[in-house]
Amino acid sequence: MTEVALALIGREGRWFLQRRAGSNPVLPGLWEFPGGKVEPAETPLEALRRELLEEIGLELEAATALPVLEGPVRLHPFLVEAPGRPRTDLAWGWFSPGEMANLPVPPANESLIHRLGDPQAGRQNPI
Ligand SMILES: Nc1nc2c([nH]c(=O)n2[C@@H]2O[C@H](COP(=O)(O)OP(=O)(O)OP(=O)(O)O)[C@@H](O)[C@H]2O)c(=O)[nH]1
Repeated sequence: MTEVALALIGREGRWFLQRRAGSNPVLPGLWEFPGGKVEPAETPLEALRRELLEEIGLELEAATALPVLEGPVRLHPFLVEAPGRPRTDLAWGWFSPGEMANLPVPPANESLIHRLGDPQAGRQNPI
């Protein structure tokens, strides 16, 4: 089973998404949370730290694990604090859950986005 770590970075009720390249054979053009596959020697949290630096140049300061999502791949979402301006060559932005509902996203992200609309999201409690 492929394990994938995802960073949900929230600032003032909006969440960071980037758009996968149209040339990417996997999920081309979809808006996704930063993250990627967990390598065999890593924990999901270690993969998250590595992917955040690689993909958007941000240092992970704090992470709260959310419930794992089982699907074609196993997603490990984390609520993440990572200050600074993300740097990426991909299109990116900060979106409210309502705005995300109108973006093309990976099917597995739908339930995650739904939960981000909960007023508790972004606080210390797992959503
Ligand atoms: N990064 C990311 N991957 C997601 C999200 N939602 C989701 O289902 N996935 C799935 O998780 C997998 C992550 O793949 P990836 O291509 O981003 O991983 P990676 O950076 O390690 O890529 P690579 O090793 O293929 O270069 C894909 O199969 C993708 O379909 C999401 O929000 N962000």
